[in-house]
Amino acid sequence: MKALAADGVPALAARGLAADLGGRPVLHGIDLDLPAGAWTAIVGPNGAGKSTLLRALAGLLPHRGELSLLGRPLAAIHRRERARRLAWLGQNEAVAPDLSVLDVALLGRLPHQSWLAQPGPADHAAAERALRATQAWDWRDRRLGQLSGGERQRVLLARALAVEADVLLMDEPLANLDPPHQADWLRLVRELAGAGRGVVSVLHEVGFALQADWLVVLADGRVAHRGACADPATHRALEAVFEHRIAIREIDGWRVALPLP
Ligand SMILES: Nc1ncnc2c1ncn2[C@@H]1O[C@H](COP(=O)(O)OP(=O)(O)OP(=O)(O)O)[C@@H](O)[C@H]1O
Repeated sequence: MKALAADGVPALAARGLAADLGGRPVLHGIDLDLPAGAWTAIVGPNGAGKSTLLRALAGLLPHRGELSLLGRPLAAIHRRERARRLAWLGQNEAVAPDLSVLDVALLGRLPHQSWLAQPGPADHAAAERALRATQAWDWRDRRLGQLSGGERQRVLLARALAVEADVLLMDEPLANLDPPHQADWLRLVRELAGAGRGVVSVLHEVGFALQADWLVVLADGRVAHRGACADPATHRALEAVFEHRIAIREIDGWRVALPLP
């Protein structure tokens, strides 16, 4: 498969993106460029439309407006190619509990295999790399349904990594992860971005989101701010969208979000 995005071409771009849920408009005219080779975090209050935006960006939701993936209209990219180029980790994904951990990771390889073909050595190697990256390889023969919430999340993350896509979208990837595995996830996304991938994650953990390269602040289905995580203007926008109930500070070189009583 052809390599990553050419210089300057965003991993994903939206122009006038709008979407409805249950007959009600939820996203309103969103214009956004999400760069390749960088990690973008999407944050905002409950109900702001973060998950809806991510699903729309992945082409998983009927929408209005234009979307492009690596500079090409998303709608013009064949479903299988799209599934190879764009990997997805959703919230509370339903996956058959009887599947083994290895088989779940191998699901990430389906877009690379021809119809009804068995996974080949390259697929097994990619699944193993992904399971090792999330420290889930030792459970490869266990059933998904026998794992704890955090263990399951690491296996589903491995499935998304196994795609080895140019663009990775993750909704609440830190759900159920303990602090060491949250830190591992942080290292992983930085490695992916460093390798030229476009990583986009919806996060409730504002402190983690502030470690990203770029932040998109969403409110009422609109982009309230998009800026570098290091930029004080981004911090002010974040404090405002959370009604000044958080304060962004820098402690020992880390940006943190302090909850204010
Ligand atoms: N199936 C649905 N039918 C109608 N409205 C929906 C549906 N799913 C979500 N909504 C509404 O759409 C809006 C955006 O929901 P969304 O899940 O995208 O928000 P979010 O920012 O991800 O929220 P949270 O931080 O609580 O996870 C909310 O007002 C929600 O109530």
